[in-house]
Order: sequence, then C-alpha cells, then structure tokens
Amino acid sequence: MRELTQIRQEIDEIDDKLVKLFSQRMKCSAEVAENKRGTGKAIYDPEREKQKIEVLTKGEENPFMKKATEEIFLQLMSISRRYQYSILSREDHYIQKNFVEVDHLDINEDTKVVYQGIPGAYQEEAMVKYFGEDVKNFSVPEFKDVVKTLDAGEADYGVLPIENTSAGTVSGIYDMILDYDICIVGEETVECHHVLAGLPDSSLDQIKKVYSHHQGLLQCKKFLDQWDWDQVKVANTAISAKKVADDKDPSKAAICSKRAAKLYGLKILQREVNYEGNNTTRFVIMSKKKQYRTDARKVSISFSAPHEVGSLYNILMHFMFNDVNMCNIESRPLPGRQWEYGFYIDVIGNLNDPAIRNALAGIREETKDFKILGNF
Ligand SMILES: C=C(O[C@@H]1C=C(C(=O)O)C=C[C@H]1O)C(=O)O
Repeated sequence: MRELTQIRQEIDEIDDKLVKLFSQRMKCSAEVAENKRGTGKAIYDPEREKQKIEVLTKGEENPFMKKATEEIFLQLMSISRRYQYSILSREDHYIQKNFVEVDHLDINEDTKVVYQGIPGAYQEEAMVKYFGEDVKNFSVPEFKDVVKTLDAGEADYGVLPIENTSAGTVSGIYDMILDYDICIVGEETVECHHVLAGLPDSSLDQIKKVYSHHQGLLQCKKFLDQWDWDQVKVANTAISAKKVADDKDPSKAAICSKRAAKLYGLKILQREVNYEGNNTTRFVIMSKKKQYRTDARKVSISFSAPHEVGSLYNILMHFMFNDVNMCNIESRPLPGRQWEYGFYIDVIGNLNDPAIRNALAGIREETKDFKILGNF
C-alpha cells in the first residue's frame, strides 16, 4: 500500500491539471457566449447538455461513478452557463424594457387607493399607514376586485394582505397577482391585535356564534378551541364587526380589530385573542405602472420549475453564485398540472444591481412562466 503523502501527491498533481483544464473549458465557454451574442442563440441548450452526459457516462460500469460523473458535469455546465449569463446580462435589456426606475412613487393629492373590505378592515389600516390619513380611497368587496380595479385603471394603487406571522400565506393572493399585469411597488406591516367584540349588552357567556375572516379565525384558534361556538367565515374582519352590529343578536360576536369594534359600536368582550403576541400581517402595495424605487430592497419573482431531479436546486444556485440572499419561498400547485408547482421567491436587492440582473437573467432562461412581481 502506498503512503498517504504519496497518494496525496498524486491527487495534487491531478487537481493541478483539473484546475488548468477547468480554466481552459471556461475560456471556451466565454467564447461560446460571444458566439451566441452574434447568433442570438439561447445560453441554455438542454439537448446538448443531455447528449454530453450520455456520451461521458456511457463507458462507466460502476453505478456510483456513473452518477458521480453525471453530477460533476451537470455542475460544470451549470457554472459554464452562469459565466455566460455574467458576460451577456450586461446587454440584457429585459428589466429596462419592463420596469421604470423612479426616485420615489408618484403619490399626490389626486392619488386614489383601493382596498378590500369596509372601513375598519386591517387593509384600511395598512393603507393609512403607507399613504397617510388623507389619501383618497375606496373599498371593494373581494380581494380579486382590488386587482381588477387596478387593471381597469380605476385606482392608482391597491392594498392586499400577503402573509401573516401566525397563519402563513394568505391563500390565492399570489395567484391573483399573476393573472393580471400589475406589480408590487411597496409593502407595509400591521400588528393585528384581534379582539372578540359583541353588542354593548352582550357578555362572553352569551356567545354562540363567532364571525371573522378565515385568517382571523386561524390566528385565534387557541382561544376559539376553548369554546363550543359556531365559527362563520366572512370576507373581512371589519365585515364581521358590521354584521354583529347589524344583526343585533347578543349571542353573536366578531373577531376584529379594536378600531373596527369601535367604529361599529361594539363592546370588547375579550382583548388579545390572537395566540401569537406580535401577530403581524404583511400587505403589498400594488400598481399597474411597472416601476421600482432606486432604494427598493426586495425583489419578488415567480416561475415554474420542470418536474426533474435537481431543477429547483439548479435555479436557486443562481442566487448563491451571485451572492444574492433569499428571504422567502412559497410554492403553489399549478392549475391543471397535477403535482407540479409554481414558486414565489423574495430576495434582497434592487433591479438596478448587476448581481440581481445576472441571477434573474439565468433564472428567466432556465424556468417557465418567469415573472418579476415587483421590487419594493
Ligand atoms: C457551452 C455551451 O453553453 C451551455 C453550456 C454547456 C457546457 O458547458 O458544456 C453546454 C450547453 C449549454 O447549455 C454550449 O452551448 O455549448
């Protein structure tokens, strides 16, 4: 048996050759990029990569080595592609064509904002926090109506809830944003301290039925589990407060904000019924104008990944390679494509940053249904 130092000496010599060969291969890759610039051919050529793997692994009998060779060459080709994106993305005008960079959002005395629900809704609170008390605004009954209103150009901005610290993603909002040509231009958070509110002459022991938005019921699950009340979902927490006030039935209560309880003349039967102390909802500010602020710090994208081993891993490598930090990932079932998923990802950065442009250029080419949802 050879001495360890002797074996390591051979490994060092092999690695030395590998590094030189790798560098030589990457120079070829850069030349391919120049060639593709001239011909307009896509950087990613999956057919060529498939053929290469077949040829390179054909003679290998050992299953471990066959898999290992495949893995190392897939990785090599992925690095080679990223190198080409870094060369060509400087000339990629996708972002300039689709988005306008602005110093600040256009918000003035004529700006009109739409939110879902009725006065007293948390959406209204988010709107006031973002745009100020005096902003012109109106509300619509359903989340979908916010998106439709923006699309029809009947409002400048719209407010939609996107996720909550205790109940997670607000289902369906991402899908709605995708269905329309609108983008996220801002975000706002509101601490949701829910109360249980009833008629002024009601008390906790009289309650039989409780109304709230689905999220409100979820966020107060631990409190509600202690009681044998019927739970009824309505479109909005403020609507639940209005319903209890309108029905004038002391056995009914609402889970809503303190603000909504006060607005509809209800008595607070119990405070802080949400189980997480700092229960917070994140809202997005939507606009039909495709714009991003120079100081925006979060980019949101969506895409669908091919149903193949390692496909999401390869896509996420674009972020790692460009030193881009990911802060959120969500997956949603793709309509009509059973067990296939679309992904929504938030990363830290601005669309004017070369690293972000590089990463997005690669992801755009290697995924389906790619969309930049916004930079905010
Ligand atoms: C280098 C090329 O670009 C990409 C990278 C490949 C590689 O590194 O071998 C192969 C195919 C392409 O996806 C090429 O098209 O030949």
